[in-house]
Amino acid sequence: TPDVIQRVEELRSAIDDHNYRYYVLDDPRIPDAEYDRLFRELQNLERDHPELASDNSPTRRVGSSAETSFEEVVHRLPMLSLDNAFSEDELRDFDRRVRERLGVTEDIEYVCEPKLDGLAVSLHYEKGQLTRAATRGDGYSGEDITANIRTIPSVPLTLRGDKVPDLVEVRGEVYMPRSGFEQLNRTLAERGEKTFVNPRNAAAGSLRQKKSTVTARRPLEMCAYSMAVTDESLLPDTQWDGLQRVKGWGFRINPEMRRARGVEECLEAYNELMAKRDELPYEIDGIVFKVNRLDQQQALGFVSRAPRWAIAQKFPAQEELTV
Ligand SMILES: Cc1ccc2cc(C(N)=O)cc(O)c2n1
Repeated sequence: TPDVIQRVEELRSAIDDHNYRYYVLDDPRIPDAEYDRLFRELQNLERDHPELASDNSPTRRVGSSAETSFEEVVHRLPMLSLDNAFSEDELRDFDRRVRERLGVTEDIEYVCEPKLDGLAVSLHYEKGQLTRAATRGDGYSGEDITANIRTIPSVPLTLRGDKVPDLVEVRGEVYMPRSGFEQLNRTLAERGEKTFVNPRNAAAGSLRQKKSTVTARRPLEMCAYSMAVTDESLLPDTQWDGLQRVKGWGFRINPEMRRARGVEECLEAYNELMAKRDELPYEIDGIVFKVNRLDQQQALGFVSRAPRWAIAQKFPAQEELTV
């Protein structure tokens, strides 16, 4: 009946909105008890009206005990890895090569962001609905982990806002914050189960669970780091603008993200981030610098396996804590 359909749609959008405020903005507007009541009302309506079921309903975040098979997914654009710089001089060489290739002498503007120690994923949205999620794999093809990705609260099931392209791919890093990692290992140890060596392995293992109900109980988060659209006219002019648009669609963008003009400001960003590394609630293993203007990225292109327009500068490896 139309009023049930309307109520279900109202509940889905209200719950998505509260989910976004709680997990992405960290600014909930209603008490948990009120959220739970809305959630239960929607679950009851969907149970009583199975014809209204939708993969993108927020009730799907609890996952299902049905075992998922990880189909192979070929990436439309390869998910390439990043070249590494291990010293200031290597970063200066990168910047010099960029300016030489572009034939410019003035400072290049870069976007700087922490290199999260998680795993890269690619999400496809069609008409604003999440339709497919895949791991990076070997860069050319990965595994379909859509069912597991749906359970991550900071991953939007439906893009927010009204100017949403018909088809858009958002890429980002799925990671497990330190506190969630330590709590998970305590729980696993109490059950006599094998613990994870580090948050990256814990995130990878949690995304590869065959039952998404297990993934749903793992403290996973995601930060988006790039977007791609088939309709070039929708592409923004810079990496930074692209990320602001992705933020508007309901994704978390890493709060340490900033712009830097020239390699000197990049080195300042590197030192500032390294100084606060141990205070961050998640593990990072370096900083990523990307040429900000997309026309300059296009002009620079890729070498066989990594973009010429981006580089990651790694921090010195921290002595592995034996767990
Ligand atoms: C192009 C590219 C590839 C891998 C990346 C990985 C991260 C990361 N680990 O946070 C961030 C980025 O902006 C990346 N960007």
